[in-house]
Amino acid sequence: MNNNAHFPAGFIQSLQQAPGFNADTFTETHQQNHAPTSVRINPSKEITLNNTQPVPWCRNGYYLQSRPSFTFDPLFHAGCYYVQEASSMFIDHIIQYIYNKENGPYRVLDLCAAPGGKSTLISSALGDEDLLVANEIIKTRVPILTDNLNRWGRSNVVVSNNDPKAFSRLKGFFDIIVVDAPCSGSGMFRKDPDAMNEWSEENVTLCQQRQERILADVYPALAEDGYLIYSTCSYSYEEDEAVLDWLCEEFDMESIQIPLQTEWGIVESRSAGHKAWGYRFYPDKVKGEGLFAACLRKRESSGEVHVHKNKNQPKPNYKEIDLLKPLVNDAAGMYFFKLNDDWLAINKSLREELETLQQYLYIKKSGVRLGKLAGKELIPDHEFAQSLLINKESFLQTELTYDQAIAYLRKDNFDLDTINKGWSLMKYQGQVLGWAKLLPNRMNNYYPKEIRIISQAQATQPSEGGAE
Ligand SMILES: C[S@@+](CC[C@H](N)C(=O)[O-])C[C@H]1O[C@@H](n2cnc3c(N)ncnc32)[C@H](O)[C@@H]1O
Repeated sequence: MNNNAHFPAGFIQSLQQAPGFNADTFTETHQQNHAPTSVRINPSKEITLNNTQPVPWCRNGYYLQSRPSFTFDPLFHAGCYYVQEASSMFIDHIIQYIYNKENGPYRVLDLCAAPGGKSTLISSALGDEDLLVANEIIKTRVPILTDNLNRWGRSNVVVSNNDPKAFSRLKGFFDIIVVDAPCSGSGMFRKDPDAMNEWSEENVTLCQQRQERILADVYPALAEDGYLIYSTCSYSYEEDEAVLDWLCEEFDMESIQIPLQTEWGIVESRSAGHKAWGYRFYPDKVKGEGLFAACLRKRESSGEVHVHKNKNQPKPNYKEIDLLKPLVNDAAGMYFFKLNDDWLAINKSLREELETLQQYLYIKKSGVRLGKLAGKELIPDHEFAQSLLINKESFLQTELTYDQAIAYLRKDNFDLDTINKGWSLMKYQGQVLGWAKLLPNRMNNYYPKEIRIISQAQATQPSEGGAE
């Protein structure tokens, strides 16, 4: 693609004072254009990848030797891995650091969450008693976030569609808040040279103002002693260390130093005013794209929201719940509830949290949608098929060949050599893709049309081991 990195006017000069920046090696790396491909595997859906190298700062991150067509890998659609740029996976290292220091359970908010890279990462780190709220302000970006979290399969996840301001009413609710802020995007210049057209010094200033506004809006929702993880994919000091100084000036926050290994190549920086620690990723120094990340701790209280049960909930229909229980793993630990005609389930310990969130936020996903009951039969939801809640043994299961799996993911109906009748989980290499209703020798495909493969390109099977 880009043999000659033509950076926007003023860009290189604007970074001369950025900690650890080296204009020559930085420019050279952009000219060479060797952006590595990396994926993070889902530890709950066991797959093994061949010929990979671990991403050193992330438990489940791996570099691939080449970039396959992920669209035509059924294991990608099954939520076995997420394609994520390696530097972004550093959030896992920060979360691990916090988890090693503090006892859970944790309530975590990922405020700027779509398409869900950090949310799926955080979701893998959660224990069963923890809660993740993944929020996205832009309505049209919520479906991709929800789809990615559905594929990932954890049940202790809520997705909301709110402006950061809405969270200011949830005083002291969250133990960890991740703000992966919208930014001027220079960290993506190597992978996406078109992003250079958007860059200007004025835009950096506008981004900085927006970042501060977002942080001020969400700050009250952080508990006393809670952690704020702030990240951008911008190299600009104004959007990075300057924002840390602003946070320390405006609020009672303490900067946290995160232990690093020198060979990772990450630059540890200090802000000019409050000497807050930041972590800079330059593609000429690390195997990854541009990223800035920092961790701060709140040292004051903004009050506490009253967490309580919704007394207006209708009495549960225990007969219906009894029909659902055999279909669900760890049913005794689940709270079953109805939204319109749909049955949903979330970990019992999170019921009050969910009911509190429902009072303040516009919720788009709460736990796992199981489906509708028609008499004694469950009309199952796609979300349930891919969730870890599903008790697979209580359903028919059909293992597909590669070509059948691709046809299924295209939402084609095809002939099946079967005498079975009823709802079946459609699987590829043991991993669930979704539902079909089996009829003798054929099937009705229930894969959701919104997420079907629409590319008409010829599918090529990735070599054994999935993503490789
Ligand atoms: C850097 S992206 C997030 C990427 C995501 N965390 C991930 O890892 O996949 C920033 C997100 O912030 C959202 N956003 C844009 N303006 C915002 C605002 N004013 N307040 C909150 N979020 C905003 C964007 O829609 C986008 O989804």
